[in-house]
Amino acid sequence: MTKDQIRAQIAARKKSFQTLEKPSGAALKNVQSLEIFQQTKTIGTYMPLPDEVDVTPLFQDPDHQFFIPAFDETIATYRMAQYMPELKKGKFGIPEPEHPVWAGPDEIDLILVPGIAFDCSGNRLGRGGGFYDRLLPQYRAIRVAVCFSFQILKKIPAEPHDCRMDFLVTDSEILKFAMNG
Ligand SMILES: Nc1nc2c(c(=O)[nH]1)N(C=O)[C@@H](CNc1ccc(C(=O)N[C@@H](CCC(=O)O)C(=O)O)cc1)CN2
Ligand SMILES: Nc1ncnc2c1ncn2[C@@H]1O[C@H](COP(=O)(O)OP(=O)(O)OP(=O)(O)O)[C@@H](O)[C@H]1O
Repeated sequence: MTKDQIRAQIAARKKSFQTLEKPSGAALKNVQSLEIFQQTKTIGTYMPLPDEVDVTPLFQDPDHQFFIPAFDETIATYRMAQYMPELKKGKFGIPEPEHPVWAGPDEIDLILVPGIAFDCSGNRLGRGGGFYDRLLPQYRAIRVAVCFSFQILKKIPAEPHDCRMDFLVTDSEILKFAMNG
């Protein structure tokens, strides 16, 4: 299957769910249960689109500092910026800080990564902009994929620029891949 065929297949699977609320809560619980999550302090996360695992309850957690993607117009690339409660609509309508405070390359311990589909080797397929493939290599962080169990496929065609994941967490499972590089 091509990347576009996979995106269409996952979109069709999503249609059979009335609401993703329950599995979303279960997936988030599984993220919070990870030792690696509990032991790290600075977390890169995301402002969820309607079809993604809702990670926003995490922002109440006083034991971590959170970062979210914001588009840096000067380099036309997403970077991680400190989360703050007041956000404005950014690129693609996704909330971002109006005045981003950027994370340094060593400042983030772990990044929660959304995606359209993942496979059992840690490959990721995104929305097709290549944004996370440019975002992730900027940080020396553990990469934790977060998605619903119906988004896991046997094999995803990986290209050299595609970033591999270290962990995969869904509503029903936690997978750990051999640590990348
Ligand atoms: N929550 C979240 N934040 C994220 C991403 C993501 O996948 N999820 N991204 C991951 O890369 C980046 C944003 N990339 C995005 C790429 C496409 C679309 C999107 O809605 N595409 C529409 C077409 C919109 C258009 O062409 O104008 C679509 O897929 O139908 C949204 C975000 C950074 N932030
Ligand atoms: N690191 C990179 N440098 C330059 N171009 C890249 C890089 N990563 C991806 N691209 C380009 O971006 C486009 C989309 O890539 P791809 O389909 O792998 O995106 P994706 O991983 O699904 O999307 P996203 O990461 O935004 O969720 C491709 O044309 C690819 O060549």
